[in-house]
Parts: sequence; C-alpha cells; structure tokens
Amino acid sequence: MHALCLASSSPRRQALLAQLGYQFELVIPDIDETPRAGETPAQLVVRLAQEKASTGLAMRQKQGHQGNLVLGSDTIVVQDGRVLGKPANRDEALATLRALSGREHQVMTAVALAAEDGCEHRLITTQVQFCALTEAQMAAYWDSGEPADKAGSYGIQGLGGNFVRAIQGSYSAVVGLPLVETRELIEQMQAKQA
Ligand SMILES: Cc1cn([C@H]2C[C@H](O)[C@@H](COP(=O)(O)OP(=O)(O)OP(=O)(O)O)O2)c(=O)[nH]c1=O
Repeated sequence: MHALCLASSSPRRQALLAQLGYQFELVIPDIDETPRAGETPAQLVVRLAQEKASTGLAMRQKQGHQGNLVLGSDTIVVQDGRVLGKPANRDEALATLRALSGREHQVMTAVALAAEDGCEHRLITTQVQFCALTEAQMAAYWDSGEPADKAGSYGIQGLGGNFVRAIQGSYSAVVGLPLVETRELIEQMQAKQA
C-alpha cells in the first residue's frame, strides 16, 4: 500500500481528506499561482492542482520517502469566464461580492494525484447561485474578516453560506476537495500501484 500525502496548507482540505477515512502525511509546496497568458480558467485550475501534487511528490522524494501518492488541489471562482481571485483589499472584495450578488457563478476545483509513474486528475465544476446582497450586508461581511483570504471573496462553509441560495454540483468541492471524486481517484491509483 502506498503512503498517501496531502500537498496542502489548507485546514479545510485536511479535514475533508480525514473525512474520507484516510491516514495521510502533509507536505506544503510553494507554488506560483499566477495565470499564464491565454490560459482558460479550467486549464489554470488543473495546472495548479498538478503542480501542487508533482512538487509535493518531488519534496517527499527529496526527504527520502519512496512510493508516495501525493494529492494536490486547487479551487477558483469563475464568472463570465473571468477568474475572481483572492481580494487585494476591501474595494476589490466589495466589487467581487457585487458581481456575485443575485447571480450564478462557477466554482472549479481540480484534484490531482501524483505517483512515480504519472499524475491523474479530475476537474469538478459546481454552479453556485447567490441571493441579492445589499451594500450593508457586503460591508458587514467584509468587516467579519472572512472574505480577505478567500478566492471569490467568500467561504460557503462560513458566513458566506448565508448568501448561497442554491448549488448544483459538489458542496465539498466548493469547500476545497470533492469527496467522491477524490476517493475514486485514490482507489483507482492504489489499484494501479498494487
Ligand atoms: C468559494 C470558496 C472559496 N474558498 C477559498 C479559500 C481559498 O482562498 C480558496 C482556495 O484556494 P487554493 O489556492 O485552492 O488553496 P489554499 O491556498 O487555501 O490551500 P493550498 O494551496 O495549500 O491547498 O478557496 C473557500 O474556502 N470556500 C468557498 O466556498
């Protein structure tokens, strides 16, 4: 059985992988998340998940560990083909929340699993419908501190969940790691390695 390793600093991803019942170790790769010229949102999120997984695998090998399966994941918020990143300041967060207010957007999460003989990935896209937000609600949400470090300036697992009228797709993928697809990917790779 290959040792499973999660390449992530995100406590949400650690909790979701633990929810699947796996024992795993952690490695924290430092990846440049800047989009490349001409890259689509889907290409970006898959590339970043793959880079986290493959860099994590290389770090494990450098530490002397062999036979690892290393999981990397990335989540982005997309509206009208545009990636809405982590806000640089209050104005940017409020502009993002205004764009999301009363409308639909997509949350794309890619999960990649790297082994010595290759890397497999899955891309999960979830539709999220926000209710209409008032300026006062958006300002109060910014003041809560929650949007500051979040892609799309919200977290569905926190106060931001109060703005979500409906989702179509995977809740766990919006939080950061799609449970079903991650389990399937791990089972498939473990069967291949056995
Ligand atoms: C839409 C949404 C985004 N987010 C945010 C938090 C992060 O800013 C973003 C995911 O960013 P990522 O770059 O995918 O992950 P991370 O930097 O948190 O962790 P690591 O790269 O080490 O694995 O998603 C939520 O937490 N909940 C949500 O509902």
